[in-house]
Amino acid sequence: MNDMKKAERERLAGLRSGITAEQRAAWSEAACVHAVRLLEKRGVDTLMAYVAFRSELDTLRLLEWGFKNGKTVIVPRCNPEDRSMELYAITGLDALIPGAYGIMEPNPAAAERIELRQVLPQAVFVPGLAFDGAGGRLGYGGGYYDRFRARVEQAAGLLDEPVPPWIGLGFGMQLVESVPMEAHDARMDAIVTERGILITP
Ligand SMILES: Nc1nc2c(c(=O)[nH]1)N(C=O)[C@@H](CNc1ccc(C(=O)N[C@@H](CCC(=O)O)C(=O)O)cc1)CN2
Ligand SMILES: Nc1ncnc2c1ncn2[C@@H]1O[C@H](COP(=O)(O)OP(=O)(O)OP(=O)(O)O)[C@@H](O)[C@H]1O
Repeated sequence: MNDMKKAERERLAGLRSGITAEQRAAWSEAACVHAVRLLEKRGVDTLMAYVAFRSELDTLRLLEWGFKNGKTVIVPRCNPEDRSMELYAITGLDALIPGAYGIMEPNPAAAERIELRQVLPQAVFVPGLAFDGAGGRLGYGGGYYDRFRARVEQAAGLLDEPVPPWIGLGFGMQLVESVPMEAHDARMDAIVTERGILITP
């Protein structure tokens, strides 16, 4: 299984890094428009999103929509020691600094720490190398979002709130026939690409 995942990671990372900067910008903007439409339809006012690194789909337009419309925009900060993520609310991109793996992450000195048992995001945008039609996802292999999912489920139970939708965000070319999945892998409830919104079964 690990070899299968590793080979798929390399293949998809290669494919994604082949997208030109112009194409990436256009597809990212189109996908963010679909993502905003989904949030507006659901009346979301607290969202969590990643900040793109390497050749990931750029969430800039989504974050900006949140800032402009008074949404609580939550961005994770990862801790490689235990592969956990801490959450921070930010009100602008100036609160970001390079963190682990070179990912732009909230500067703890410039952002507000969010505890899940106080504020649960109403939608979680998840990065990935590949997704499939059944909500399968292939990440970089840290297990960050799978571990985080367990914490969200626990907090949702405590707060008596629904578990927020897990929304994969990626390019259409990252949609594959089938992603190798294991029992601990959290499934996406929806996948958003430049082509539109795919609600998974
Ligand atoms: N923008 C963004 N933020 C994110 C994620 C993400 O995928 N995208 N993550 C999603 O979980 C977490 C970070 N996960 C990461 C896991 C591994 C590597 C990494 O560099 N891995 C090496 C291979 C390591 C090895 O196998 O030895 C590599 O890819 O070269 C980077 C980030 C949290 N934040
Ligand atoms: N809930 C969890 N608790 C503890 N360990 C976990 C959990 N979920 C996954 N792991 C471990 O994390 C490692 C990586 O998992 P996996 O290959 O599914 O990562 P990924 O989903 O591709 O990564 P990421 O979410 O960081 O992009 C595996 O060794 C797995 O056992």
